[in-house]
Amino acid sequence: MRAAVRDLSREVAHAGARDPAPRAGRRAAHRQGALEAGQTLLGGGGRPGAGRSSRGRTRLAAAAARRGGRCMTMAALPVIDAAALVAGDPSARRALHAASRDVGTFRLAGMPFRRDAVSLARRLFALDAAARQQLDIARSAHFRGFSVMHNERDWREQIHFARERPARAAGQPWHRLEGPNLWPPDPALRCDVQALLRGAEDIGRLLLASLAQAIGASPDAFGAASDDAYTLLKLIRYHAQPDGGERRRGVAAHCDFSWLTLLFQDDIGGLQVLDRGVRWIDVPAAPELVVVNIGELLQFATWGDLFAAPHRVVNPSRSRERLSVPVFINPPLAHTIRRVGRQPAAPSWPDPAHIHRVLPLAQVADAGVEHLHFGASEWRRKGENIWCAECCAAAPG
Ligand SMILES: O=C(O)CCC(=O)C(=O)O
Ligand SMILES: [Fe+2]
Repeated sequence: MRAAVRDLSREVAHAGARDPAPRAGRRAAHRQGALEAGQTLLGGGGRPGAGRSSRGRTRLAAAAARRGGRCMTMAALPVIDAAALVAGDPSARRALHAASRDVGTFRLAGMPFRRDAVSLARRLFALDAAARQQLDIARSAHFRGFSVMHNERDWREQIHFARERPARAAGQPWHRLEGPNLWPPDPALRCDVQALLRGAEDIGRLLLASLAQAIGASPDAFGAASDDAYTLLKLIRYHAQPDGGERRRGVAAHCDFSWLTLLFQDDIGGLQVLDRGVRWIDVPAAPELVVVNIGELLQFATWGDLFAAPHRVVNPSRSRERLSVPVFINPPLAHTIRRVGRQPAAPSWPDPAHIHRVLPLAQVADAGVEHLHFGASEWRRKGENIWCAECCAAAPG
């Protein structure tokens, strides 16, 4: 394991992180109870027509209460101890697997650079207009740089970086996704962006290897050892809500097209995840914890055992912008994603509203679809702008 991950274990030890395993076990029981009891315990907010008969609800609520079940609250989002994962603790791996399967979102304790990520976003968005113009994504052949997104899905500004590589002369369309970044004039910013990418990749490797081991596969089943990953770093600024008007969403409900995503956020809040079709729950902004969302690629690779968490953002503030920094942990573009394990009898978790997904859920469950080429799929999403299987179905290819 690399230096950043070793540092991480020291951080966790200092932070005095608790052993997550018993906590996760209790949480899983609570969650199970809450889900089974449906709207009775959750106080509404589920799909219309999804409730059980009132006799059934009462019985299930009573059963949940007997097990100590109660409604899943924000505080119940699992917290995973990175130091225990570094140490190879099997109970931490089990907690990681349970969180990734039952919720699709968890928070990781002991990430050393959480504050740096948000302050880096602050420094980049403070660049003057001329410097920002230099970073305009329109100047990049490789989808890097600054863009203002005001469309049906996004209301925010963002800056994209990835690993610095030379552009390829010719080849597959997806080769265009790799190439040089657009860099701000201050070299310190460039160093800090690259350090953040490297550190996040170390954490990504740790999580991918731990998840693979937790499901009984080889540690490299999700390419955790790959040195050639297509890791994307996005720094985001959400506008404050306009005075008097209706609240505007920052990003609509979606899943990430990644193995998994590490998400650093400031103290404003506004991120919500969908607890398996039941209700939206707030993900509190906790300075010492980093949010991790399982992405569509792990969901595909595991036949839906690991759950790509639908999530969305509304900046709750009328006076302050919100800053966040997702790092999308991906395979190399040349990688073909193969299924791991056997096809399970996947439970169905119906969506309460439309969720933007790159892969249709039917494809995740389709035994006839054995693999997925990441570069080709990523090109379709980014290069051809087919960012949602449903919304963009009729879009020209
Ligand atoms: O800003 C956030 O908290 C989430 C951003 C996000 O989900 C995304 O860009 O994919
Ligand atoms: Fe996302």
